Amino acid sequence: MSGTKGSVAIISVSDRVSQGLAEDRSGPLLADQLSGDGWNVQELATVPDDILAIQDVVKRLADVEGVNLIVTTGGTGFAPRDVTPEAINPLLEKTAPGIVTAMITTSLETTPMAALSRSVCGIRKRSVIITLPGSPKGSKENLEAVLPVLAHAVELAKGDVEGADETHRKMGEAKGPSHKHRHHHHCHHHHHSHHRDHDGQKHGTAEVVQLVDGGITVPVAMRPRKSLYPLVSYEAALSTVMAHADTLLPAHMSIDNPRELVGSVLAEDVAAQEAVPGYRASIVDGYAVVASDGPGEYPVIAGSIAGGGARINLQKGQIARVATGAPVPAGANAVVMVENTSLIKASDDGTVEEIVQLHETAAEGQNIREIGSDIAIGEDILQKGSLITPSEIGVLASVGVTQVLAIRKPVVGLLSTGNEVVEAKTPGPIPYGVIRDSNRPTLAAAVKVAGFDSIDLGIAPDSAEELAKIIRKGLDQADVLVTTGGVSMGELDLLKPVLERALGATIHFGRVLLKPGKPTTFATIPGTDGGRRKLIFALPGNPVSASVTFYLFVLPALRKMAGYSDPILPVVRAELADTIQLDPSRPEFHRAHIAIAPSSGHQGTRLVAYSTGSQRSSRMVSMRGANALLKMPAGTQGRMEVAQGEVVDAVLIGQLG
Ligand SMILES: Nc1nc2c(c(=O)[nH]1)N[C@H]1C(S)=C(S)[C@@H](COP(=O)(O)OP(=O)(O)OC[C@H]3O[C@@H](n4cnc5c(N)ncnc54)[C@H](O)[C@@H]3O)O[C@H]1N2
Ligand code: MOO
Ligand SMILES: [Mg+2]
Repeated sequence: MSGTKGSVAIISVSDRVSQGLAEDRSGPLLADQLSGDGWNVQELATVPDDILAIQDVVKRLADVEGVNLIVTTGGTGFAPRDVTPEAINPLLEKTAPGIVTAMITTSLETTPMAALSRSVCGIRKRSVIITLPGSPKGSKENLEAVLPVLAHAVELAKGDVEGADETHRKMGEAKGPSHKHRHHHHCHHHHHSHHRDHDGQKHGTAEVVQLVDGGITVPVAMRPRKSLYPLVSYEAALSTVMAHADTLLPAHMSIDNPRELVGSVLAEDVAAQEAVPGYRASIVDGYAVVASDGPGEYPVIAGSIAGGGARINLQKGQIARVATGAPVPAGANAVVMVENTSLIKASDDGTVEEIVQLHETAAEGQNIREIGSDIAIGEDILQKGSLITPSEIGVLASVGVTQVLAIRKPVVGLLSTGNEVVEAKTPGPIPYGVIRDSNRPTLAAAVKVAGFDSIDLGIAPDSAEELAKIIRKGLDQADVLVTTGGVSMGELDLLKPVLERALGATIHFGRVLLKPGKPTTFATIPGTDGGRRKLIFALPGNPVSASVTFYLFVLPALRKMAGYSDPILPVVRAELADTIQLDPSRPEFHRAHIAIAPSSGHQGTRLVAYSTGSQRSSRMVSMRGANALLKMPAGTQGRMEVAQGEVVDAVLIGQLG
């Protein structure tokens, strides 16, 4: 064994491999990797996913053969048959979580799935035992991450079997942050350079990053220093969102419930069951006549006011008084306005018109709405896919259609997160470091203006457990969940791990190349009971970022779910009133007020965009008065600004004018 770093045994844990149904791919690869690193590969074993079988071989290798390093591959996942950690754990006399942390931290850089590792490592007798995942790629990467420290670990473990404290202390002095942590936590009799024990304050190494409730915690110093999520473009992010926003199912809605019906999209064609008008109606107040009678004096045989009454039959040479909207008597074919007549004779008591003079020659059909001339019976009055506004409700009501099938509007759950966030209405002065929740009121209002309903889920503290609980509750009630805060790189930015691990959501993107809104996160979770999948938008906490990303991503998704044929917000071209500096690295959605201005030279109007000033993501007044987001490109060396007078694309988020 001289000349090598020590002896190593590799155990492939797999039912299929041990039964000869699959080829062992990881074992031989690891053997190559280890012998390439100077290890003496003594044995390559295969065992089924069985606790006792795994324990038998490990006990033999550690207790009888005294192999320096025992490496298992497989059985560390979440599948029911994965039992390697359960087999190894009871065998370990000392655990070595630092090795596990090193492996997970490294793999997290390639895949968030690394968080699903249940790997355990430690020491039994003189043997160091590490458990690797089963896949060739995963096991290789994990081994690579710890290979540099394994020789040292083995040396320490075999050098002093009895003096456990001594070995532990030496490990504490070994290089690498994970070792420092173990040292700090467990060796209170050693002096150290951090002061948590003295002033009780949380700082230094004692802090941990809580990645999921009751699960993995990582010392703050070991948190990822690069985001695990690739930066995707705004366009790619938006199309991902739209691809996951499915149109909701239709429901019967009544015109008596405008809150539900207005803003919904019709899911059926609607035909008129009745004609409008349903009878020949007068358009003016005046006299029904026989047009061919011409000007002259005529007896007034009856009056017809709106509301009907007895049907009248008019003869040639007679006229009848009619009101606007009242039925025109049979036999009449025109109406003369009262202004074009004079009274010739009234009844003796002066109350009833008896003879009236017509001053004009009436044209046939004049001032009469024929039956069905506004809406014919059977006519298609509304098309499937059209948006219900107050006017559509008027059309439906006029023909007696009081119920329609329309697409249900998505309900949005709104949750603010952050230990520092308190209700906006909290009486002042608020404590040091505390801020008022401006995101929830803003977003609730934005949802309302867009025509949708929201559910208030309150404020969640930065605790994985609490977040998971409130998000679960929110998902029970809402179609779309919108949270703000906790999505960036802080140690209490827990949304992403909670969504992925505690809730089993799929994160489709966790960062967008965008200003504001870089850490915008979008996830989906399958619906329960055959329901539709739910959308989760974890928006950044900065108030402007939350608001802007609501318009850029959440609103188009809501509109698509509601069945809008054109869910993306409209883009107009506007001329800059001011020169705008470009961000050097990210495309920016610059808040602006677009005004309609007269166009010089030729007829018409032009749109002029006025910047709202400093665009910092915390500065909510940069949203005040803004009806548009100007799409500014990232700056380049040759172009760091867009000059006044240039024309840019602008996403409309409010009313023009
Ligand atoms: N090291 C890095 N730090 C930050 C990065 C980065 O890439 N690397 N990104 C920055 C960007 S960009 C943004 S945007 C923010 C996003 O932060 P989080 O989503 O994690 O949000 P929090 O940390 O919880 O809060 C940020 C900020 O917003 C305030 N806030 C939170 N909730 C509310 C609310 N409901 N109403 C009003 N204000 C709220 C909070 O107090 C913070 O001031 O991260 C940067 N950091
Ligand atoms: O992208 Mo953050 O949203 O700058 O503020
Ligand atoms: Mg943060």
